[in-house]
Amino acid sequence: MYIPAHITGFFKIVRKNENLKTGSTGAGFSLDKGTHTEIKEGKGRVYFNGEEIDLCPAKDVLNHFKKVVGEENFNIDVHYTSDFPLGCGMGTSGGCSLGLAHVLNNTFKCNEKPIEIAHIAEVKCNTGLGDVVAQEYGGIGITTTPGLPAHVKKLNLDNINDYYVVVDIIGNKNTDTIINNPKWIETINITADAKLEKLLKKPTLEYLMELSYDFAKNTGLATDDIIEICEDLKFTLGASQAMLGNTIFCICTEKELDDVKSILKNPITCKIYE
Ligand SMILES: Nc1ncnc2c1ncn2[C@@H]1O[C@H](COP(=O)(O)OP(=O)(O)O)[C@@H](O)[C@H]1O
Ligand SMILES: CC(C)(COP(=O)(O)O)[C@@H](O)C(=O)O
Repeated sequence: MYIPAHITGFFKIVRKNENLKTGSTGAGFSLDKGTHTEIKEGKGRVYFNGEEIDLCPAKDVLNHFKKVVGEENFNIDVHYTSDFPLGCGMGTSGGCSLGLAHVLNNTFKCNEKPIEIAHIAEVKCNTGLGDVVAQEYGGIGITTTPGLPAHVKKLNLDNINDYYVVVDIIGNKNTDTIINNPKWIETINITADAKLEKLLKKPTLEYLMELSYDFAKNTGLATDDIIEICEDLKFTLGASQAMLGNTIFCICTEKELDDVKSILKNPITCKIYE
């Protein structure tokens, strides 16, 4: 089961009593690189690109289905193959939760709602707020309501295939340290305020990138190094920091691709996944 990676450009944190209603509003897009989920007979272990890991949202999804299916029928290990690492703002943890929820729901012929189980797992583990919803919808999405039921307005561009997304992962940034910190929450929400309405009035990819870069700079989430590289990428449609990671992303045309790659250290070239 393939789930696309997802880059958030800007977002607002909305916490409610119910995990299902907790989430984020904001904008971003899914990529043609991401995470594949497979299950095999085993003992509840989780492997990520061959290495056994302790991944909270995957364990939460496993526990949910164990209760539904019955422990005696539930002897499986999870194997993820991912193009991007965890903790770099590529929505990898969301892809892991959503992929696993779909695979288990299909394999055990359950009547559960994978998107809800995966979203709740991400919220409980503090690994994401809006990725699962955006990944289920794909494309370029503006999420107008936090959590579920989902309200996503998709940007359907005729020329979407003309664009490349180039990603450069510089390092880790754990989501939980930011989305639980009252100071960060305040700064993020003040900076995100009004951006959603502005984008809904002028829903273009270029404007999404402009608002995202403004968000990255004005929240203080982007480091000086990242800002400097984004400035060097000003000749493209736009560049910013992937939320919430120490990662740069840039949208460019084929003609600009070589120049973009020459500026970045480890460029990974993707397309937007519809
Ligand atoms: N080797 C690893 N590297 C990074 N994160 C890991 C690793 N193993 C487990 N994790 C867990 O993966 C989760 C990553 O979540 P998050 O920062 O939201 O990442 P993402 O941006 O991929 O969604 C954290 O809960 C972290 O503890
Ligand atoms: C930005 C973030 C809160 C975290 O994203 P990640 O670090 O990729 O888990 C995301 O879930 C969102 O709500 O848009």
